[in-house]
Amino acid sequence: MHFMTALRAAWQNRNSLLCVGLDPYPARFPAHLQGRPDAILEFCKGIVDATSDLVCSFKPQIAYFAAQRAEDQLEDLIAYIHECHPDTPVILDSKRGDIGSTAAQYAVEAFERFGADAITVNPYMGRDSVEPYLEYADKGVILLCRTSNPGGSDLQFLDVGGGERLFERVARLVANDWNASGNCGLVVGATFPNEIARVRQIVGDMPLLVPGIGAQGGDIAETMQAGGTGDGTGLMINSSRAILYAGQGEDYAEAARRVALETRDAINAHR
Ligand SMILES: O=c1ccn([C@@H]2O[C@H](COP(=O)(O)O)[C@@H](O)[C@H]2O)c(=O)[nH]1
Repeated sequence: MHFMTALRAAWQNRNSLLCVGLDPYPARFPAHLQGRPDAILEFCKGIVDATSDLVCSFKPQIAYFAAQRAEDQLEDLIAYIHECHPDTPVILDSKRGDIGSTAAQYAVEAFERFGADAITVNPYMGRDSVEPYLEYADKGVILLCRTSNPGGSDLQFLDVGGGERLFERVARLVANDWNASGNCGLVVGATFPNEIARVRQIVGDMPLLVPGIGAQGGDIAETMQAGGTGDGTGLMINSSRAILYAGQGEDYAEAARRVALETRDAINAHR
């Protein structure tokens, strides 16, 4: 199924714009999982099972798996989500960016090895570096536009001519040129609601992946006001640490569910 079709169905059927980020960091795992060779997979499965009915997507961040030599557990986790929670799109957050021939390998890695439904990609090497992902027309390609970190302004705010800023150019390029198959989205941080509103103006109803609520302190009401579409969708609002590490004990998954539920409801209160 096309990523956008699956995402729209999840927005509707789950009544949720929440994306739970899967950033497993073993030092923060509960004691009963510490030291197990499959700790990362088991921790993430607990979170996924406890929250899947509350989310429109899951977003595993590849660095947390690769740093622990646990890419095999990432592969198994995505396969598990597809098998046990089949209507939940998985966005692989890997922010890849390289020349076309190498990008083609990254695309195979994301979509064929890991089985992701969508990937985050860095657009700053230009169209040919993004083409290999776009060729998977049913997969989502979510390009960095206005990132949530403070240093994002160093480059993304540069005037690229006529008062247009770099993040605005990215949004315009993606909306008007790169999105021929309708499979593009953009990353815009919740920490910058004015820029979310500006990007929304430029790209119409294109889905935005919005990290930055929860641990990074972005405001849900401002995010919704700035980025929601006319039908009350259009956003995948990501929270990772605030949900994953809501509890420290054996009941960590129930604690995660409680925070996920509160977050989903806080988002829905502004739809
Ligand atoms: O601009 C960006 C792009 C990606 N991220 C990623 O989102 C999560 C945020 O985690 P929290 O714990 O909710 O802060 C993380 O995987 C980042 O790599 C981002 O934060 N900002």
